[in-house]
Amino acid sequence: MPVTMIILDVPLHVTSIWLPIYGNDPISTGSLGCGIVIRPGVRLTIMPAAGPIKYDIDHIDLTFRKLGVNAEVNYSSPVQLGVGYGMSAALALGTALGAAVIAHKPLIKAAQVAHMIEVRLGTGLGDVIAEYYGGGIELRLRAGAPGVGIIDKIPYSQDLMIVTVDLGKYLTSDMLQELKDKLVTLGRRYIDELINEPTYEKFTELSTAFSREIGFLTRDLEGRVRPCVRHADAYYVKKKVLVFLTHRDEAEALINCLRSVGYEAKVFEPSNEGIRVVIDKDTPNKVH
Ligand SMILES: Nc1ncnc2c1ncn2[C@@H]1O[C@H](COP(=O)(O)OP(=O)(O)O)[C@@H](O)[C@H]1O
Ligand SMILES: CC(C)(COP(=O)(O)O)[C@@H](O)C(=O)O
Repeated sequence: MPVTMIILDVPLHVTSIWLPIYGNDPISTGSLGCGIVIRPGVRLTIMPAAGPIKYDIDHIDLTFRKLGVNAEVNYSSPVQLGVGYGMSAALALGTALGAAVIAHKPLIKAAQVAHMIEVRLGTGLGDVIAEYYGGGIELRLRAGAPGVGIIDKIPYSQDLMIVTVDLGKYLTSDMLQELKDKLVTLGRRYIDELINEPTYEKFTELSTAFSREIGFLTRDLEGRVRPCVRHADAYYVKKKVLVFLTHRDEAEALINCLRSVGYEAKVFEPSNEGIRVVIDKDTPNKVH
């Protein structure tokens, strides 16, 4: 099939509990933990190009260089880099899989390249594997890239919706450094408890408690959102993303309530399927 354009829908991923695991190499380095894989995420369109193009985004430039592919990339995303939605991983993963299609290479090998770039740049540990496989609420049981790490799923109700608020930016590399010691003690304890009882109820209870203990969910923040929490099952903070788990019939009331306390919200649904890759072979110039 002649490849003219590849369309990739990469979900985003917001961890709630995590424990960094540094292996002997980047492919087996990653994190244990859990989080929510959500959509809409990053949509990329990728077309083969005659020569190299520089994007000035490391996650894209390094991926093309590593895979030896020249291509034109366009992308759109509901979120910005650096907030905590695993956006850097989504860019690397989408770019890598697009390049693999062009080069006729296995997608899982390209996903491993994306994971290793995230690890080397210090911008993510568990995001690539979560975004590749999806699962909605996912549980990372063995650290590493797709094909090396192991990921499981925690069942959730059909009408689950995720409402988020952006609280600012905080680079992952800084966060991992600053929280290093806390993550080692807290991460292990919380993950063991969840593995012992991998249910939605336990996931929500532990996610909130972890984000309080780690210091992301502050008293001030909890005070501000208190009037709105009756519209949600639970809430937690990861880096600079405030996450509410709610249901279809409560989402609008929650969003309105958040607006009344000064927060503009975003709405997502769980991504059970992970990344979607399709080839558009007939209309290279079509606008998507
Ligand atoms: N406008 C931008 N804002 C924040 N980060 C940016 C921007 N442009 C490029 N970057 C780079 O993107 C990466 C963000 O990574 P990370 O903090 O892991 O973000 P995310 O939470 O989106 O995964 C960093 O390497 C940062 O240098
Ligand atoms: C928490 C983090 C290490 C970084 O996530 P982000 O801020 O989105 O880059 C993630 O990759 C994970 O392992 O769970």
